[in-house]
Amino acid sequence: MNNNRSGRGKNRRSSEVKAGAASAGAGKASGGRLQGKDHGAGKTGNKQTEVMSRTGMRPQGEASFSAGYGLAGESSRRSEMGRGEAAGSSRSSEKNGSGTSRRSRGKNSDRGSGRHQQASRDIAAELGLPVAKNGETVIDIIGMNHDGEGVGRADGYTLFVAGALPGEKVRVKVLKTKKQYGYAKLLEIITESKDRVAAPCPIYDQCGGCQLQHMSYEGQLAWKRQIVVDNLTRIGKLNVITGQPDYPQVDNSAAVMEDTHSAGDKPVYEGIQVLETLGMQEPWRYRNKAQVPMGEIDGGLIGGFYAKGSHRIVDMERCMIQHEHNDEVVEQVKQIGRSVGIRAYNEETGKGLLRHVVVKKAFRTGEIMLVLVTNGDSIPHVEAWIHGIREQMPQVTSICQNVNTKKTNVIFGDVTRVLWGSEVIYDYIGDIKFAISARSFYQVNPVQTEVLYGKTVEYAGLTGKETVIDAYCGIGTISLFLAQHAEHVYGVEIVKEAIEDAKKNADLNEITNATFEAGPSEDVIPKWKEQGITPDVIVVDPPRKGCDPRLLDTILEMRPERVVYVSCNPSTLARDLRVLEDGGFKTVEVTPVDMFPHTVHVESVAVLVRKH
Ligand SMILES: C[S@@+](CC[C@H](N)C(=O)[O-])C[C@H]1O[C@@H](n2cnc3c(N)ncnc32)[C@H](O)[C@@H]1O
Repeated sequence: MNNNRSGRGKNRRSSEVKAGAASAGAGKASGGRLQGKDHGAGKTGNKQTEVMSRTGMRPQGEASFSAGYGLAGESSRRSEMGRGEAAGSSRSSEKNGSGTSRRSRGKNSDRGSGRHQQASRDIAAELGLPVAKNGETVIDIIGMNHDGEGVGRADGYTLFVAGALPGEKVRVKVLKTKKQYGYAKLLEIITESKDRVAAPCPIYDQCGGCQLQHMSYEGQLAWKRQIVVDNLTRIGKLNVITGQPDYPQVDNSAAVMEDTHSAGDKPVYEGIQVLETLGMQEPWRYRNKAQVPMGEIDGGLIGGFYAKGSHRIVDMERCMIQHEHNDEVVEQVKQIGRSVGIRAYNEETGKGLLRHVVVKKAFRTGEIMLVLVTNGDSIPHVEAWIHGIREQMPQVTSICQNVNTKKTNVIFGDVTRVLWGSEVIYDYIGDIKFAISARSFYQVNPVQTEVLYGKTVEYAGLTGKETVIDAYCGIGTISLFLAQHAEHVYGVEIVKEAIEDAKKNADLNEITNATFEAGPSEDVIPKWKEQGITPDVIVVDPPRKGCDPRLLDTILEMRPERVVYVSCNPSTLARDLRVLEDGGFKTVEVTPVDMFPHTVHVESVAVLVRKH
């Protein structure tokens, strides 16, 4: 663990101040740590046209409240709205009484729905809202919620605006109003964020797989760190060191001050260090797995993604976050399928054969597995398919079929058979070799997985003598990493098949100091406690809902020296850290790791030590 706080230097602190400013309204976040240069696309040319097309194609979703503005928590949002704080420029914008901009009034009347407009305004007035549906207004974007939508205020009323970035002044049209918040469409960017870039992907507007391509990669990293900070302070009520000691941030200055003591002339702030997000040197083409739904246009096979908000399949040739080889294999499958007249599965009729094409690429060994998910056993012209794929893509070492005849959105069925080649492909994370089968879970960003696990091992602070428990261990990836540095590792996971894989992977690597058990962590770990297992370190990597309360109780009872918490959801991380803090642990450091560039997913790893 890096305890050298004083040595982290001014640069880091000043970037923290900048990042802090993002949520406070300046939105000029920067300073996420790139492990190399910024590969974000160049600045946009015609912003307005781009934005119009973009928002026109992206229906507004219901934003969940849990992460607020990149400022966390429903209660915090409520209280902020309760203050009726008008952080935006809407007050100074050209408004009439209804919150509709003067500039837009003529436009609205063009739409010929004067009576509806009046009705909307009447409803808004009755509810005391400063904006009405279909009204236009100018607002400042003061943050970004966890769906990647800009958050603005119109006279204290919160509006979510897809495509808008923190720090921008924008003209919007109100699409939907609720009592406490509404949704608006971005019409024009009046003042542009320095983080705005032109999304390089030509299908970004339609696809929905990425949400942040219109933001520089540096900006994304800073935003992800800020999401973690906001959750820790607002949900976890934790002291996060956000600024330089001389200039504590307004947000939690009271908390920081409480925890301050003097070291000579200089004040020393004790609290949690949230390090800069560990980003990718090359944040494109990072996914090792493609799962492509198949459809038809004019009887010809297509495959790509579901258009946003529908089950209509849009054909796609290239995905910029997918490994090129995966794109190529899918393209070959489509071409051969078309030439031999294969029909795609139709969800409505339940007819047709090919449902999904799944491709897995082992980055380190180069091996590729192709899985054809079919609605039925027999594949016409299967030999032509195998021959064509092998000829075009010699890196393919495994071709499998998975049969799924159920009317379901679940991709895989129960039966998998090998059509040609090997049953598994092999890949490495660090020095550990993994066998990956058609159904087995494997992290999709292998480069960043190594970064995440490396941080986890660093935080575990192992010397080789420790007993470690790895809760929610999946196929034992973290456990096997830890086993190289510990005396013994116990891994527990609820999915039986994953535990089978974990055992096989331990054998494959001749790792004999790891024990795996299937079952709920909250049941198995108390049982281990009864059996006298006393861990020095407990690692948890729960799903989005966080740790089961019974597991947290057991951790408090077992009193390990350290807890390392790997999290894919900052709000449940913050909630659980609060429980552990109240039970006698101290959170020391948190590092966000960017596992999914250009998406809103925020992964982080935290280390806690037991208070003596
Ligand atoms: C975020 S994944 C972590 C997997 C693994 N640590 C890795 O890095 O690949 C969470 C895992 O927890 C498992 N899980 C969910 N609920 C569980 C429970 N109550 N007890 C044990 N495992 C559980 C899931 O099946 C999943 O494999």
